Amino acid sequence: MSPVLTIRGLTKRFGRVVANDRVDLDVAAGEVLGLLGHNGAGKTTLVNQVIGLARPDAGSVTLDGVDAVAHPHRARQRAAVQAQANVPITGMTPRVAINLVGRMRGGRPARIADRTDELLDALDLAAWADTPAQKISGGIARLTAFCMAAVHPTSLVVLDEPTNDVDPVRRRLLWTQIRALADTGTAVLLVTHNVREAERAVDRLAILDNGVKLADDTPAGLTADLRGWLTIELDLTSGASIDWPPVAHRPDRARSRATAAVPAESAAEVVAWAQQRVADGLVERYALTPASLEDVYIGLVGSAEATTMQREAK
Ligand SMILES: Nc1ncnc2c1ncn2[C@@H]1O[C@H](COP(=O)(O)OP(=O)(O)OP(=O)(O)O)[C@@H](O)[C@H]1O
Repeated sequence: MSPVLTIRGLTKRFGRVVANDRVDLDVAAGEVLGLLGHNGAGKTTLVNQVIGLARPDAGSVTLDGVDAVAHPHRARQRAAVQAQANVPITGMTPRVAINLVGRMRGGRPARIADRTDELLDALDLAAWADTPAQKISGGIARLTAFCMAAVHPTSLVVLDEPTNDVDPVRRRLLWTQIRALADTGTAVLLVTHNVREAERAVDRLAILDNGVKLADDTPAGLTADLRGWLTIELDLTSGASIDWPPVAHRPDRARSRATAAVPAESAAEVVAWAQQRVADGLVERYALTPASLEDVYIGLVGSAEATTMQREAK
């Protein structure tokens, strides 16, 4: 697959903060690349440089053969973006806004009208399609913003947290549409915190932490080292503390949720240990699952709380 987006050595500083530190990244035609990272990891800064809203201090961005740093306007014509904040569409309905963007991007009116209907149906938005924007919910506005990015083919579509505010049923429909978009040959750069959901839709994942790319691989490649491991998740009773069994590795805790990796061959022993904690009133519920991308992510960057503490200590 040919790369649509090629990023090399991308570096961006804001005073003492290095928001992107020599980042290399490729996204090929037909590929969904998930860009993961905690708050402040540098994801939006990277996206802003791809679409020419910020100028790198060093490095290159090539989009569809165009030097995006030297020619941001030409790069922007090749990319559609669903930004983290929705573009206001006050005074319009979702259908009008989606149509308008498609036509502004040079689509034939009949084709754009058909594609608009297709997207509205696929995301179960037909009931809201002709409702004035000021009367639609945040989730419907978010889905409308996705349709505006997907209505007319571009080489690259950037989606920054597209599932925010979207209900669980429509979120599934949205993931299907994101996949379908890539299947038409578009390169999709998907910025998200939601590791669990992204796992179903992405071909590859890049993990950013404090501006540095820590990993870049397929979900299977990222989880390969965890084969033979399970994850135990505990919901602790308020104020409870626990001592993990000796087989537990990489214990992590965020408020009342605690997790650890355990070898698959110790599953029976770990279940018996967890059941005893439930009987003792320390644990409300527990689950033992195959090791996931979320485990890889937490293993690489640590828990959100730990990272926030590191940042605040600087
Ligand atoms: N315009 C700016 N001026 C100063 N610092 C900035 C600016 N934009 C971003 N930063 C800093 O750069 C770092 C990366 O921010 P960025 O918004 O790219 O992170 P992010 O991964 O997109 O976070 P989130 O998931 O919260 O959107 C942060 O430390 C942030 O405070």
